[in-house]
Amino acid sequence: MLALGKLLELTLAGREPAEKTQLTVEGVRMRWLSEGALEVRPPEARDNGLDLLLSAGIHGNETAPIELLDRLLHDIARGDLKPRARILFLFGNPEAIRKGERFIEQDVNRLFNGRHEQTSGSEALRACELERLAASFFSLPDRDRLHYDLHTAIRGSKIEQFALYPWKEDRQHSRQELARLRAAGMEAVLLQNKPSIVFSSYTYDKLGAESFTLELGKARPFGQNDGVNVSLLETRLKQIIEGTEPELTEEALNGLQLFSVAREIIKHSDSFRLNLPADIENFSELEVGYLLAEDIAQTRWIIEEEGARIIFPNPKVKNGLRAGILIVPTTDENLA
Ligand SMILES: O=C(O)CCC(=O)N[C@@H](CCC(=O)O)C(=O)O
Ligand SMILES: [Zn+2]
Repeated sequence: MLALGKLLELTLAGREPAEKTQLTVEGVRMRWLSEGALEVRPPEARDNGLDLLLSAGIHGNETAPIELLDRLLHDIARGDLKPRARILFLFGNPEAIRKGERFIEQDVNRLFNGRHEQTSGSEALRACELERLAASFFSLPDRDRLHYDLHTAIRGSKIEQFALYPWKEDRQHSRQELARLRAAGMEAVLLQNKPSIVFSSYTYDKLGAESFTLELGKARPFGQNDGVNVSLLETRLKQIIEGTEPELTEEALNGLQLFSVAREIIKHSDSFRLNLPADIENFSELEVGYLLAEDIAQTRWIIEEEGARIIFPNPKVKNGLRAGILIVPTTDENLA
């Protein structure tokens, strides 16, 4: 296998490759751009006009998605997977991946869309670099742009695999992309309704890509991901990469549960208290009238929405950040 196929090994060792560019026997060019960043380019005659950004390890302890990208890269480097798409592989936070931690000082996935400029440290620099790499990758005109930012969650979930679809004013969420996600094994999609500071929101909002955060199961250390079944996603990604995706029909959306954000729970101070059991699962339902959280100055978060569910509850986030999302079921009537 070509050495550049071992991007994960290089990243874990903190090493630069001796050769920055390599060609597979199929004429696929692999180019190392920076730590944890590798571009794959098919021969011109095979290029189908899709630019695909695949990122993982934005949180260093979320290893199943990193292992998935590693397998795809190995297959490309061996010539077993023959890309027609141009691809950028990114391992988001190399230092945190090496330590097996979500982050070192700051959550990289709260530093996009300009946030990294308001702070300092290695993770702010990395967020800036990831923006630059993504912007340069998605700078070619007249091409389709798709970004999947792959994650696993801190806790178990009543809905194991789901996507978060960013929001931008005057831009509609795409039915076609939702059908593609359904085919890739996603059981639910959360349609965002305001701007955000996560990576997928940056590529959606600023770079015009169809972008998603994908949650694939519960976060575990390297080698312990048997419980995270990514087979449908892996098959779909291979088809997208090789340009062999079966056509998607309207029915492909069947069974996909849609949610919208009712409220983001923001932790304002050290007095913040979240009234949920430590082992509560994502998508747990909360009854109307339930006192979900309390914070400084008698702030109280009481459930008002019928059918409300909680995802990503986390009272340990830094002040000013999201400590959970309250979501409610929605319909597909506003999709393009
Ligand atoms: O399990 C958790 O609490 C967090 C899992 C995770 O890392 N999720 C992403 C979602 C990003 C988005 O909002 O699109 C995150 O919190 O960064
Ligand atoms: Zn994550």
